Amino acid sequence: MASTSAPLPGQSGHPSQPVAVVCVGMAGSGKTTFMQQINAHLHRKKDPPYVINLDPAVLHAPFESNIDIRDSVNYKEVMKQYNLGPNGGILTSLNLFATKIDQVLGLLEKRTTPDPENPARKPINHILVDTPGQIEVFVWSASGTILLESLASSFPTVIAYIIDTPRSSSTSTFMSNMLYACSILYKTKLPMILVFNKADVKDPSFAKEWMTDYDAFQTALSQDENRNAFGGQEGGEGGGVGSGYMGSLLNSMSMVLEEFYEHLSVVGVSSLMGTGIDEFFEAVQEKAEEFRRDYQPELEKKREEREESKKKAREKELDKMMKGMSMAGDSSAAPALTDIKEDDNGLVSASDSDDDDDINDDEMDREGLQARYEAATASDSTMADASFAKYLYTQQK
Ligand SMILES: Nc1nc2c(ncn2[C@@H]2O[C@H](COP(=O)(O)OP(=O)(O)OP(=O)(O)O)[C@@H](O)[C@H]2O)c(=O)[nH]1
Repeated sequence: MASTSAPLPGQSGHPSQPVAVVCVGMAGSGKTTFMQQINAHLHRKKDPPYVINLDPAVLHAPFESNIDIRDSVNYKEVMKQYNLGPNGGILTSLNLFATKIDQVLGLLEKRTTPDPENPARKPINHILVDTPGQIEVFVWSASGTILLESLASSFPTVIAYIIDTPRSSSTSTFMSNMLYACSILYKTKLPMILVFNKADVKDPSFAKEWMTDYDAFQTALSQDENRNAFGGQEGGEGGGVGSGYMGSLLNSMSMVLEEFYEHLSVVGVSSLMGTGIDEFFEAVQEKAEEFRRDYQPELEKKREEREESKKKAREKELDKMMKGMSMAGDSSAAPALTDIKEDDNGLVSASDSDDDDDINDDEMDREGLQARYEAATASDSTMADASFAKYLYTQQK
């Protein structure tokens, strides 16, 4: 771990590259309180962050957001117009917002680079993102993926998974939380910090021990089994200690998750008291380095692969045209080829070819997604666009 005098995240060897911290956690885990605490911490360090709220249903946010989804999408109106329940309303609001991601990235890029016209304005080093408590709506939705991938393609991005420590003190609730974290890690493919919150109520050292010492978890598991913490009446021979199924499942899971634990940073904080925040930012710095070292090359590789696929698709189309022309044996093909080259876009986007391959399918999928988003926002575009334009205007002032 770095010392407390270490440079702030985003400054270590990369003075102009900020770090995006996306806070994810179950409802009531203390996400919003945590966001408020880290926001205040950075303000105290005279390094104010750029704050984005992606929770359209939050009634009261105790911190000011630079970009707030509620300014561009009216969650209640979305529920009414589309006849949706609360989760559907959040999902549709995120979908509407995701159509504006380019504008959001434009603003972020502007605020993270020095402004020649206003040299006194310091570029920001941290982007803090608050997300809805309905984790699955954000992490497992197409719009959540678009928002996260877009962010990660522009800035080192770290997930902070907030855990309610007092509610994770039994081996079964702890394991449920770890499995959830594991699924988020594999879905987002971004470096993750486990933030054990509410350390003022329950010291999270037990969790750190369970993650590093297999025997310690086994001992706790036996204790939970002995006091029938898993419930279940079917354990005849066990005399009321359950069937043993839960114990053996948790035992197996703890072995499986050993490797997963190695990829995580773990910090204990109290968002209420403000303890552990320095340690959290040290972990952010570590994970940002990890992002640059391990994730960024992978992202760039994928981007290059996509570009290469597109190039191959174009070449294939061109090759087909050339073959078609030479088979026709028409000596006037050369001037026609010049015409085709000039009309390059039309040629590349020809979609009614007989042997469309996976690459073209990919492109069409993307276009289809775009079209679906446009269709989804069409009836609401006036409201969303007008409001978004208003907040973009206030942001740029
Ligand atoms: N004791 C203690 N309470 C905390 C801490 N952090 C948050 N809380 C309390 O936990 C409750 C939930 O906190 P929030 O910050 O609203 O949680 P959230 O995850 O944003 O909840 P949603 O908005 O429903 O997603 C509140 O009553 C907070 O005061 C902490 O570190 N210690």
